[in-house]
Amino acid sequence: MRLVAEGLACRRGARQLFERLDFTLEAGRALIVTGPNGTGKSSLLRLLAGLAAPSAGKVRLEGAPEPEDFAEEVHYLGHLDAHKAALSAEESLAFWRAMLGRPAFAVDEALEAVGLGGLGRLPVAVLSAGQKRRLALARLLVSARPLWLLDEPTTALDVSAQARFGALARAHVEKGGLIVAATHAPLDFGPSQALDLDAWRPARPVAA
Ligand SMILES: Nc1ncnc2c1ncn2[C@@H]1O[C@H](COP(=O)(O)OP(=O)(O)OP(=O)(O)O)[C@@H](O)[C@H]1O
Repeated sequence: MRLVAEGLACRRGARQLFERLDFTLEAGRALIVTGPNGTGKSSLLRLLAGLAAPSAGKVRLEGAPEPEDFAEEVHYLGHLDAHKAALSAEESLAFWRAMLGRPAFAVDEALEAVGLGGLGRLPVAVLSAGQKRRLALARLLVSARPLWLLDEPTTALDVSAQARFGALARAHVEKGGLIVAATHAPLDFGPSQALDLDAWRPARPVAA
């Protein structure tokens, strides 16, 4: 499997954020996307996830069973954690495990893996910011999907949780998974390539 972006451009309002962006990401590798605030890292992830349309260019996941609709192959982790506050951590994760299909880690295993073992009965509402983020990351583990699109995945994580998640991400890549991660912090996800989105800023961001 490989993720291919060809001639991608992204417009937000009157501004062209980036254009003519090409890259290929092979299975078993991570793409680490950097760039100053507002360069379009989150926007790029949303394009790759199919949540927004590019103003030009195409994205495809070669080798996916349904190349025209690869949403089933993707985990998208945005800034919001996508867990209902009234559910317990384990109920929320069980919901996502059933909803997303292709079950992988059991709920208890996933909670343990992100360092939330013993906290599964707590309502999501009372979890700390870092614990909520850990729970969001546990969602990646309960359903097997090859492409992880991660927007600042280590936000709010303490040093040990960052190390734990780094190990989980490297395991995913070692098994032939793909990761695209936008970040301001260094990430060690194993074999990686870098994309500095600032280099793809158009010469004239606003059309005359
Ligand atoms: N719905 C929208 N309408 C107009 N402009 C938008 C919209 N969403 C985002 N933008 C603008 O697009 C630009 C890129 O935003 P984006 O969130 O993709 O940047 P980023 O590189 O992820 O930034 P950060 O490092 O701060 O997270 C910003 O200038 C933002 O204000």
